[in-house]
Amino acid sequence: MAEGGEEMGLGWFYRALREGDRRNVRRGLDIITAAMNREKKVMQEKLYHELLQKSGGVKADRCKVFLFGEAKTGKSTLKISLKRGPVSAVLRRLSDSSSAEEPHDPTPGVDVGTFDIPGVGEVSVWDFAGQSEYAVTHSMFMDAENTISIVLYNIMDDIKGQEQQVHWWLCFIKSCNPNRRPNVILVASHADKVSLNTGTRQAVQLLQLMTSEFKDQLRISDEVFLMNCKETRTPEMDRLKKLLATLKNAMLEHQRQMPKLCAKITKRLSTWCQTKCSPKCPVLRWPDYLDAVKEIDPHVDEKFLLKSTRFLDHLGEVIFTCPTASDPIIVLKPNWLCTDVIGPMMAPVNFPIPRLERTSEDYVTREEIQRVFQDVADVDLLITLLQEFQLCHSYDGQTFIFPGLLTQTMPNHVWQPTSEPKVIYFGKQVQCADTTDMFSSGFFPRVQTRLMREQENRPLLWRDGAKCVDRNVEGLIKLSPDGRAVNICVRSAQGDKVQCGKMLQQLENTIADVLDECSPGTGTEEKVLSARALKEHREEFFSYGKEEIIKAAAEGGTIVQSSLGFTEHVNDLLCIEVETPLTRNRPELVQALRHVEPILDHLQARGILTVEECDVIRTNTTPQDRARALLDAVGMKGEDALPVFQSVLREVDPRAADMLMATPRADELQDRTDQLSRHRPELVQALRHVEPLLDHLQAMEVLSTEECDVIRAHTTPQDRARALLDTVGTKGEDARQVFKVVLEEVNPEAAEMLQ
Ligand SMILES: Nc1nc2c(ncn2[C@@H]2O[C@H](COP(=O)(O)OP(=O)(O)OP(=O)(O)O)[C@@H](O)[C@H]2O)c(=O)[nH]1
Repeated sequence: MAEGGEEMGLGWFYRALREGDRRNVRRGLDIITAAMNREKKVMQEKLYHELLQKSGGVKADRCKVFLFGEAKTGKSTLKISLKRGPVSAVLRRLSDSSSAEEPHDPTPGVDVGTFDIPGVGEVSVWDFAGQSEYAVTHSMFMDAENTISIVLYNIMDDIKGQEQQVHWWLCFIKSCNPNRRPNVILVASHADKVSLNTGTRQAVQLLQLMTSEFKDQLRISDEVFLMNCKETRTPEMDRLKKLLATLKNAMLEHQRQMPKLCAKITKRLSTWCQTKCSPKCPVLRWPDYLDAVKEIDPHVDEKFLLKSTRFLDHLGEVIFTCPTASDPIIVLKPNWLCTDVIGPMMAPVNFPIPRLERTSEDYVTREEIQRVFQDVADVDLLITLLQEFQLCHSYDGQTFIFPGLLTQTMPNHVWQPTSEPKVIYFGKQVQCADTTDMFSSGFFPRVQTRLMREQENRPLLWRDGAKCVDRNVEGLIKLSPDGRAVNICVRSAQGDKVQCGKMLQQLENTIADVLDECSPGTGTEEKVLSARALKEHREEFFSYGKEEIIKAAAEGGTIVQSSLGFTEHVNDLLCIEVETPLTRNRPELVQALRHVEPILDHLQARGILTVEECDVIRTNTTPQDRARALLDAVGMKGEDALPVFQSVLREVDPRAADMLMATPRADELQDRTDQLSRHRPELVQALRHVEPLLDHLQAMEVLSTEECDVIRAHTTPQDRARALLDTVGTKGEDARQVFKVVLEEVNPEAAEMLQ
């Protein structure tokens, strides 16, 4: 890396960083990046050749079909009809059993099975129970890679009900599938119970409505299906099969080849269930699984096996999960977990199978788990597994809290006003951003499990809320009645703002992490709760948008609560002071921006400001007022407008551009260095691939090889990101500066969060 004697070591690079010597910083980065890239290319080539030699690939001829819909819409019936071969279809028709009413046999949990559908080929069908109780665990299996989802509704239900049901399932699918447009087919059942014209008209309308609403998120087929799900030999069923076959082929065409190893593992799964596992629990931990695979290939590469197993999970052959705190787990028979375990665990009252009974405190005892599962599972192993899947938690190993089973709502008396004169309140709200957004049903129970694991003091939990206490601060997480917002409030009777800030940040982190794990496709908007409304213990939560706060902070710091009609100060709403490039040097910028005219022209041309907005700015009489109005207008346009504003200033008023981008004063630095923790949730989301960062940081001696290995040892991308932030956070200012520069290099989007 060094080019000459004086450049040995990295002293010159750190000096350049400290002194803001951009030229040398860039030069240093270029040298380091080139070296890393060379090394990486060689490594990748080597790995690829090794894998090719070892395994080779085959085309997979299998996809998953998910069946969704309310209870009794006909999912299991459709599945049976799809599977039925031509001979049994004819026999069934001849026996006339197709017209008889068949008793409804509800599906417990998710029924998983691989079938050959005539005309479609092999598919792994996942029949998701329609009862809301089961929705809590559905999100664990709803990753729709390599999947076609069929959403059923009963054409006999009232039209509003049909719309609501289908909308809910589509939101649910979206919430579990970020950055992907899953294939969806809408099917109306019970065609035999309505006139063809009426039914078709309704089905067409519903399809149009959903297609327009979810056009950017889901790939909903434009074919209308209205069918009697009990019948196999109908034109509708033929059309549905044809569409399934087309979608399946299109998907397989784009699919990577399946490593040959996967095919070999698949063949061994049922034998392993008998020989490698406890007879009642078809589950293997990573080391045992690795040993089993080594019988197929003694030299198997662990990283490659990890990828291959993930592939098998996507095909629905196994369930593969990487818990944060332990070895990965492989469930060799998905149906065992989805039906035999989850079926009784989440069964609603009056479901015709044994179910877990709870004590009056909503606990489940070990004896009760023993009673229900003794025939289907090794109870100790099962309990470990349920805890690994974060479905329950126990403080004493005897009583278990399953947040997804909680029935009691939060009583009012647990969060009451206090007469302490110094009490302060702060709060945030995470709200669903769009009508197509919802928190997946597994989200809130998972938040509660995490609180039980992470909080030092035992939290109190209810179906719709949780309360935590830490030192002199109390925290409350409350789900809104419509389930579309989570409110987080903290308060300190002693007025301890710092501790309030810590707890608020911690709770926000938990919520962001769980969202990423269980509801990654949900678009959310973050708001700040009115502190005064919190203090007054109003029934509802009142909030302010981010832009509102920034604007108020820039304009003297007061903000009006429009619904309640009172005014409060921005600094009373936030545990930390808000600061943006627009507010940091506002007085200087107002002086510098004497001629706003050319700036307005550019901003208008680049679509940041409208003609009307420019006119409003122009109506101000003094140059300072015009400058203020301009800064406010840009501030209101959100984060994306800022870089455009910066580049416009760079062109027409470089001095003002410098001011806008000026580094903060020394006394502000302390606050700014805390950015790693302040922006932690966003950074954890953004730093999906820490590998290139680690390479650079190691090369620059910010992190040691051991530190990088410890970070790499974490199993999920989020945990690796968290470990990286924690490690960098413990280093000095130099290290943080290098981190920022490296981030700008390899992940500019994440770097912007630190601006
Ligand atoms: N007439 C008529 N009956 C149907 C049709 N589809 C389903 N059924 C009947 O409706 C009832 C419920 O069907 P299932 O297939 O068990 O419903 P499901 O959606 O799987 O229900 P869950 O497993 O509880 O979520 C059964 O009695 C079926 O025979 C249809 O298209 N026409």
